[in-house]
Amino acid sequence: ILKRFSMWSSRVFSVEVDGAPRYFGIREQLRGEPVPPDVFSEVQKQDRCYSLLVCSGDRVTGDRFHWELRDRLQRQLPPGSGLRSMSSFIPDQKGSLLKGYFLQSRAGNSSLIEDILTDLEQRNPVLVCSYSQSEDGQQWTQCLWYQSEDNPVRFCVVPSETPKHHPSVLNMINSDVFYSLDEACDVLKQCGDIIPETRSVLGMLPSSLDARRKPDFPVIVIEGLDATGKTTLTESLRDSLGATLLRSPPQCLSAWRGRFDREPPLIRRAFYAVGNYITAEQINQEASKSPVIVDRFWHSTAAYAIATAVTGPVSNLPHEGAEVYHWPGDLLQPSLVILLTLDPEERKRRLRSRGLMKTDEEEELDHNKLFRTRVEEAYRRIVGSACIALDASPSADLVLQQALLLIRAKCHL
Ligand SMILES: Nc1ncnc2c1ncn2[C@@H]1O[C@H](COP(=O)(O)OP(=O)(O)O)[C@@H](O)[C@H]1O
Ligand SMILES: Nc1ccn([C@H]2C[C@H](O)[C@@H](COP(=O)(O)OP(=O)(O)O)O2)c(=O)n1
Repeated sequence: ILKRFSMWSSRVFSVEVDGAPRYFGIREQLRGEPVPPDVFSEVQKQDRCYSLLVCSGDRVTGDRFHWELRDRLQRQLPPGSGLRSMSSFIPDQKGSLLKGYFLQSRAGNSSLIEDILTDLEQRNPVLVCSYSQSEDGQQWTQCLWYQSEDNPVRFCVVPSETPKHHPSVLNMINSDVFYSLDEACDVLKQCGDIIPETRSVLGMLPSSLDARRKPDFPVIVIEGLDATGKTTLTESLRDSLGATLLRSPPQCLSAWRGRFDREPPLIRRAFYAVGNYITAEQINQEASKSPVIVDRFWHSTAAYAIATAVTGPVSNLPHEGAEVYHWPGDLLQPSLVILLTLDPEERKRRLRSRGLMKTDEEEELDHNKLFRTRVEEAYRRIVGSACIALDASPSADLVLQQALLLIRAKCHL
């Protein structure tokens, strides 16, 4: 575990405070005046703080353990304890990201929390550190938990400048967003023993998949946040154009979708990625006979994954043109992608009129403006297929007319 945590003093630690990352570093000795990083600014005098980082060698078991650990800690920690997401990484070093939690215990709860952490550390691939405050409250130090209290190696906690890239960006490719069917299948295959449904999902993949074959008829994807009017528009376009209507994830996966929505991002996004490849095969079959309309496709999978992995303001997203926005080389590219945009209040009104939130992420869209703006911006940054924004606020019929004009202009239908 310590090997994975090597180069201590080159690591940055990130703790989520109010939906955005706050950073600090550690140094073997203090240079200059102590300045406690703002992560500790709200910590009371008698409080104790701990960090708990998952250091598993296997990413599927590590991600699942990290995912389940939050509920476990929330159940076990005494009331009033603080629990925040945390990560540690070496700036710009891919593969250096470790995910975990930052705990803050009220005075008097420390022994209970320390029993929980000792038990966790003895039986799981986790690295636990504890933080102590100097008498004057100005200086914090960090030490490894497993060391005996009598000779702990203490590191001075120091403020860290904001790294160029959000820590999640280091780990995104083929973990949050998948760029080949093989990569997505590899993750699901590793889950076969723990999630039996993965065998059924993989069984839905055709034996031979030529997702890149150029379709005979135009393929138009309709994208947008929940309740922007995708279902209404796609069904009207199907009728107006005599087209086939498909969706992603495809109908054949609907029985298992709820099961994978409960999994950590690594497994969940692999599920949606495989869904896109199955939809791509269905598109190939149908587009030899008629135009095809698709309700959500790779834009949704990538945009929601990127916007979920990154926290804080839009500026934390990977920069425009970054590799993470590129279309997978083995996935069919549509003729046209129409992104429905809608004022947030109108979208909420339509959502209320229709009801039924589908996934936690859709719920998140409504009470987390930061998340919503990250999703919308990630949609716009995806390159590969011409993606044209269409204002979805007019009446359903007017939106349909506008969409038909776009399709006729771009797809010569
Ligand atoms: N252009 C529109 N103007 C007003 N209401 C609309 C419009 N398009 C759809 N709606 C209504 O808004 C709600 C959400 O539409 P829906 O097509 O289900 O969105 P999505 O598929 O994007 O979640 C539904 O009640 C639908 O009848
Ligand atoms: N191709 C897709 C489709 C949906 N998703 C995810 C992203 C969001 O969490 C949800 C949105 O799907 P949902 O069916 O709830 O949204 P709509 O009701 O169709 O607007 O699913 C995805 O990752 N990839």
